[in-house]
Amino acid sequence: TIITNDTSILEDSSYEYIIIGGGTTALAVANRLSVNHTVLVVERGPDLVNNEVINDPFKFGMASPCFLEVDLTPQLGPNGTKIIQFTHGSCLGGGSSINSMVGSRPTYAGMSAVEALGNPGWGWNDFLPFMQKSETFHPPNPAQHAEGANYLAAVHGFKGPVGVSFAQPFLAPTFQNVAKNTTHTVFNGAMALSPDMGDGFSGGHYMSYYHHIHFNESLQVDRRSSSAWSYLYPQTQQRSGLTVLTGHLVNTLLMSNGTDGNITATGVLVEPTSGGTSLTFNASREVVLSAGALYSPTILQRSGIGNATFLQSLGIKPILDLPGVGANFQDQALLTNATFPLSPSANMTNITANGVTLLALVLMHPTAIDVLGPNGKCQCTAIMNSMVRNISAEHALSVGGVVTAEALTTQAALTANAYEADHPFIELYYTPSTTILEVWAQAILPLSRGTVRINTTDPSADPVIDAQYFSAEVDLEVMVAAARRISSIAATPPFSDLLTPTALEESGVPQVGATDEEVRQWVLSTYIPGIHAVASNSMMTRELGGVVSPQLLVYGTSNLRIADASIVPLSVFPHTTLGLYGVAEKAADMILQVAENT
Ligand SMILES: Cc1cc2nc3c(=O)[nH]c(=O)nc-3n(C[C@H](O)[C@H](O)[C@H](O)COP(=O)(O)OP(=O)(O)OC[C@H]3O[C@@H](n4cnc5c(N)ncnc54)[C@H](O)[C@@H]3O)c2cc1C
Repeated sequence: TIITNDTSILEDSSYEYIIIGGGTTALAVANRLSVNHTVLVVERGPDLVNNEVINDPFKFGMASPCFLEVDLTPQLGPNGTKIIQFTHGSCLGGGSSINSMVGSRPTYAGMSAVEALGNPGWGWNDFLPFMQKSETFHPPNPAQHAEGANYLAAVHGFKGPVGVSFAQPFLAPTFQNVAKNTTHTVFNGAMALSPDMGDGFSGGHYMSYYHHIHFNESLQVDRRSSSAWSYLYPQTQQRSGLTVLTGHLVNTLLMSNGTDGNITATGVLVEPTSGGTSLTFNASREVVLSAGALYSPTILQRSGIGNATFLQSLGIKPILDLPGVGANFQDQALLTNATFPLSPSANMTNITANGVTLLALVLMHPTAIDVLGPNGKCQCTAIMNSMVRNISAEHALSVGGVVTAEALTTQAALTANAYEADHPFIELYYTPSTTILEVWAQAILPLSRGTVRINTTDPSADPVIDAQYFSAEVDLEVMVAAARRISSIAATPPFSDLLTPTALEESGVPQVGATDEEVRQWVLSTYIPGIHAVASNSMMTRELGGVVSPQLLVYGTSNLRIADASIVPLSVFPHTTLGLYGVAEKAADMILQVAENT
């Protein structure tokens, strides 16, 4: 494999495939295609192969040249609006090089909803083999198993490039038990210990979960299983047909009119990220757009693919009128500001494993009944109907980022169906640290829809991102319910026994008996982006505002595909990465099938 930021050493300007972006999904697609084909990957960021902040999983969250932030447009806040930042990864491996490595997969109910948006072949049973293909799962060792880590061999892969494991050593045994016993009490025993959170079955469970980490036998340490370390760097993954150009960004696509009436992508216009002369590279077979949910729509828009009226307002000649480009954007709001001081008498060593810890050790996936119902009982169908299913057309349009009211009402009905099939309603996770314990909460299936748009044709400019958190009222109510569960956890033994007596008051988290309005204000003042951006080029029917077909082809083109988080039409991947490797493997499989027949 050639990895370089120097175009002068490249012998070719023509490749069979060009992949835009060198991030999570991109490198997996590149790896599979380059076994028998020539492939060029163009990545805007650097190659940080030896950067220990990236490689050492225990350094996640620390600053590295891969870690970038962009201000969102003002979002709903406690007294109007507030400014919050969206983080993203820009280097080889993209988000997988800086993320928190929390492993979780979509559910059966979630993938049924994706399939019902006009995507045959994307249900759970069809999708599972691709997630398995990407993975080498490391079963828990006997000590981990004794602490509650478990797995079902039938749903895992054992030969793929991405190492997935429970952390070694399995951290904080005392804390594992505290989390499990507290969960049992707070949810009145309704939540079961899951045999495996990746088995596709829906919510109502909790478990110590796995990370995108693998244990490196020769170094005898945990390493981050980023996309780069899984699919690109290892000796076994070297490919003579693969060229990876870093430090260069794709400005626009090169296109021509195909004989079949569709647009043909013929290559890309590229420029050095630091500025300089533009170059063109040609693709004889396909162009694959994998610049992520924030940037893939911007490349389409600069190239004349998007809402024609909007493009004209920027002086861009529309090539394809696809109003869904940059619309339907979703992110899960996240509550992280629930940090509780540890009591000095708590056994720190057992809780924090000597201060070395990873984000979230026990993950809970309560269902709507678990969250909304006092004592685990509620009129959930009635609540779902009034909150989600009966969203009015007027309200749907006022929500903002959708192309038509029907696009949102259809997605709302599928969301309600999924909840009724016990899809997780929220995710809660316990995280220990040296002096505090944290409980985080995130919405999983938001109804709010935002937009990603360019406001200039300058390719180095950040996009204008409006996530529109809580523009659908139901999303705020879900987070209020989640915040109430955080308060209960902090007040319930054995979790509360580990805290200082005034921990809940000091934390600022609403008291157990707080009014709805008090909890709402706390949510609005403390929420941040969940950084699980999806759906800005949704895979769904063109009528609903879809951008790609189930084959991931951009509508109206014959060989321009998108493979990244932007195609996932609903936030059904509680954490995106493991599902995105499945998307990458499926995309590569579909592309190679076409190549075999031509
Ligand atoms: C801080 C953080 C924590 C997270 N934690 C978790 C977690 O714990 N678990 C989990 O599953 N997920 C997590 N995620 C989410 C997950 O990492 C992302 O959803 C995922 O990496 C997105 O993959 P992608 O392939 O769509 O895009 P990316 O991995 O973002 O790749 C896109 C690439 O395209 C490049 N690019 C952009 N524009 C251009 C251009 N014009 N030309 C060339 N290249 C371009 C970018 O530099 C980037 O490298 C987290 C994300 C972040 C940022």
